[in-house]
Amino acid sequence: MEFTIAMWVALVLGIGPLFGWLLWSWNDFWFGLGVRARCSASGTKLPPGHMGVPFLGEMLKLFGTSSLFSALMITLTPKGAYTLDDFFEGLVHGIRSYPLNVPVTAYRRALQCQKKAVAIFREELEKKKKNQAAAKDVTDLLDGLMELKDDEGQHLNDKEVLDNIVSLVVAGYESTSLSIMWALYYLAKYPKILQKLRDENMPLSKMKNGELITSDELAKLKYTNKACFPLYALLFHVVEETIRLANIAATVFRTATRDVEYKGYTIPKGWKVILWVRYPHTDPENLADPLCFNPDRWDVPAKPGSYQVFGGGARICAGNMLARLQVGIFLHYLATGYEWELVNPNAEMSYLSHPKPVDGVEIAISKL
Ligand code: HEM
Repeated sequence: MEFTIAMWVALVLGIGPLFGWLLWSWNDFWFGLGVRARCSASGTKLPPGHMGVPFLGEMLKLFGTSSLFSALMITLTPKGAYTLDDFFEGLVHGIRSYPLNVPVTAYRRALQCQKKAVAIFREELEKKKKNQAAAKDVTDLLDGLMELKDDEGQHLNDKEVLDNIVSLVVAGYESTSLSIMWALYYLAKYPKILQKLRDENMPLSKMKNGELITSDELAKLKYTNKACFPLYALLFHVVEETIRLANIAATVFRTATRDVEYKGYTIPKGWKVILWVRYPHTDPENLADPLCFNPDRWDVPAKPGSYQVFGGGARICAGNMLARLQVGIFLHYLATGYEWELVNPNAEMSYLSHPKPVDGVEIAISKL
């Protein structure tokens, strides 16, 4: 068949936008380029392996960040050129991508990154197994998982240990660090709340006099703060309000295990259901002025079922208390030791793979 000019035009018009859409929506191509270009301009440290060829190294990272080239680049770059951080970045980037396993997609890249991350942990696992006879102490998460036994007294096999460690690091790292990033953002935007938080945390800081606060101290405050430590109530209100409004995990997935009737609709058995938790978290029926950052709203508990920031039921987030503590501890030190302001207070938002301002909340920070 001969291609006429009209056919070429139709092909370009038809495939061009499709290709553009692939790049734009799945791969965040231009965003990736922009971020990398900024990193490069601000002199980001190069990963090991690129020391001798900084420009080439940065170029490889630049292209490696976009999904279009990353499939090739991640495969071709020498061992050591990418760090575990890079693999997690790639994995998280594809976490909400369309599951299309072909070379140009973020999903494909995420799978590759997962494989490489597992390989790094596997090396560690092998090392630990060799030294197991000598060192019996459980010192880190990998040791803990290796020691763990199921109900029948069986240890996890290597694959289970590796799957668990990758899942825990993915679930526990990005979510908490994003929560902290959003807390910085909101507190910079609401200086009166920051001041209140600072005033309330200073007495603990002074009492500790440089000694580290412990998670136990904060955990105790969480359960008893109203009665015994009214000072610190706001700290956890700020944590709760940050994760509500930021909606880092905007959705929770379930499968209907039986036919379910809901508001006149039938959800058939076996269907996948996505609970869009951002909806109840910002519904004026549930909360007054829901888009306002107002930690005081937590003086009154949320309406039953309206607050699902960590999911719910048997699969509720396994790290929910840890995350709250981590953000709380971080905020305690931050508010009592530092002041900061947003470099780009009106930065635009990006929503995939997680909601965040496009500058990643750049701040100017100084000691109090
Ligand atoms: C602010 C931080 C965090 C948020 C907003 C968050 C949110 C969530 C949500 C919404 C789910 C799905 C729950 C469901 O399906 O009902 C989940 C699951 C999970 N999270 Fe988190 N999470 C956070 C921090 C953490 C941390 C720090 C860890 C561990 C170190 C962690 C480990 C997990 C695990 C293992 C699951 C899967 C639980 C299961 O399927 O049984 N998360 N998280």
